[in-house]
Amino acid sequence: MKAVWAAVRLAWQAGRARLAAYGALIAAGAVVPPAIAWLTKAVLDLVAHGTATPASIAWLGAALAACGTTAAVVPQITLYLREEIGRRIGVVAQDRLFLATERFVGLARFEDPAFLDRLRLALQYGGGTPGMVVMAAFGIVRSLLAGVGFLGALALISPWMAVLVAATAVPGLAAEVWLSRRRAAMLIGIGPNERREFFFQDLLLSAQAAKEIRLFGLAGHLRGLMREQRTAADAERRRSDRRETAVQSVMGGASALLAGAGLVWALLETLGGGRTVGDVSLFVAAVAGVQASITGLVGEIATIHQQALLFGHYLSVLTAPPDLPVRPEPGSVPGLRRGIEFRDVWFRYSAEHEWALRGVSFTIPYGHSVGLVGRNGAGKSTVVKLLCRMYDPERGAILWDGVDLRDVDPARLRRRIGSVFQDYMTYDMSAADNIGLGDLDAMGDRERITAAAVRAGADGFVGALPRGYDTLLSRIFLDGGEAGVHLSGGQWQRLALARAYLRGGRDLLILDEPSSGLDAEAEHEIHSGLRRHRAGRTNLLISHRLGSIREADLIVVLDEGRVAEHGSHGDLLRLGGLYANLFAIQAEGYQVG
Ligand SMILES: Nc1ncnc2c1ncn2[C@@H]1O[C@H](COP(=O)(O)OP(=O)(O)OP(=O)(O)O)[C@@H](O)[C@H]1O
Repeated sequence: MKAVWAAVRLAWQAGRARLAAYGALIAAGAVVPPAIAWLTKAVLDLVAHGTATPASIAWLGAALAACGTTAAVVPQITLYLREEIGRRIGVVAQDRLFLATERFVGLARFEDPAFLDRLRLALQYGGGTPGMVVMAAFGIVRSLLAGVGFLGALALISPWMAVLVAATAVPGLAAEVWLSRRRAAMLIGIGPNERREFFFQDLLLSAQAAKEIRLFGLAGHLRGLMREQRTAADAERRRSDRRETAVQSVMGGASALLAGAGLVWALLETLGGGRTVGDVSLFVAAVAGVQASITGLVGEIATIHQQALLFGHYLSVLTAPPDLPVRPEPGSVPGLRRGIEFRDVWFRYSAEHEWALRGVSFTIPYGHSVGLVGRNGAGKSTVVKLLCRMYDPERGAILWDGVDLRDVDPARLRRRIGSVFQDYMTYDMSAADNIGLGDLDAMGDRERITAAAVRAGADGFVGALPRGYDTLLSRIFLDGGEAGVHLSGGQWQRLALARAYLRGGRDLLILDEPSSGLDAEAEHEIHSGLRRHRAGRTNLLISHRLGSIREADLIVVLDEGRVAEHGSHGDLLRLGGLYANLFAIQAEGYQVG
């Protein structure tokens, strides 16, 4: 019931006037069929008894014509209103869902398969279910009104037949509610299969995957996997359809038998002189009307039941607790003056995962540059995610000028940070937007965008694009009827760097592999630019190219989630440990031959 009320509230908030008009039309449409049945009986009785006058026939005919016109027009308008109400509810529901996902300020929810399944159900059914619940509720009103009208007529002719037909509603309702529960469970159950199917669909059609898929000849294999998911989901759908067909056939057959027996009885009564032709006509219409109303009523209740079960998933996303505890009145994030300290930080992505960081302690002093190095999987990117408070440490603390990051608002913290992630984004938008997204306040400021591009070495190639900074960088959208431009890996990386530079004088600059896609010349150019830019600024630089780290004030070497060594480049070489070893291997690689 909670889900039903929430759905009705949502529909009401999405458009009261239309909903009220829809309700009025439904009521009008519901009383018309019993009225037609009564009027038909009256006409037939007048004619059969020979008491009809031109005036009475004209009035009854006019009333029948008015009812017929209403019956013909009302469904068209209700259909339009139904679609319109559905669209408006869809917009509100989608907006609320995405607003709710913005409350998840960290990353954990987006890496939780169970939550992603729920999110997909919420997306799939959240927009449609409130409309369906409300329409079904109106449908119940319509069926009740029409049913009561017909039942009244039937009761006048044969009370026992009225009771008998009404009684068939009970097993019908029980069967439909049972079926709807099974149907909802089936739809929820096939959610993971559908999500996998969508994944393979996207993969097979994505420009990014197209190269590998063709080179490795994966298309047939992936198509097979996609089909497997569809087949598994279809098997469940089929089982559900068969169950419904069997149950509904039995219920439908029983109703038809009952109606047929009633008709035989009414005809025999007429032969015996106990009934008029009008009675028989009303009887036939009333039995059919009551049965149709009961079928409608039962179907609508079952729909509400099923949709409410699905809408529950939408509600559960809307009401899910935050992924990171944010205090009701979080502390402000002071401008950095002393530095950032990792104090005995332990972190794992979930209780099922291994520890990614095991008691990491180091300091990024204010105004200094710190290099973070280590083998693949050592925990470097995890450090970055914790620094941006995408997750909280499980044990230990990260202190920003002594303030625990758990006590601050992540949004305010992130406003103080500029960063280039290892897996930076490429947006299918214009070059200017790709840079401007780094700081929404500068989105329309072409001067600041150009300055950031110049600093990242992107101004040259962006200026040479067909529409300069306004060129759409996309292979999937058209730019004013023409194909967009796609950049090279290194060019995209420069744009990502420009995005970070646009954030300007932030307190902390994090660069996770900022030059991995760049050619040697560009890398040199970028790093000397970076050195100039980061001079006197606090920054954390992560790179496997140790040559670009060597000038950092402090180098922290991570190994299997622990700080293995730290010191300056010279200190670490003298220590002769992991860093010296990695550096020697790289240096040797450059000298061979
Ligand atoms: N989202 C995640 N969920 C679960 N485990 C993760 C996740 N991201 C990383 N890990 C694990 O955490 C450990 C540290 O990963 P991290 O990405 O921090 O390493 P890294 O030092 O940045 O590696 P690389 O040099 O390859 O970028 C690895 O064992 C990795 O498998």
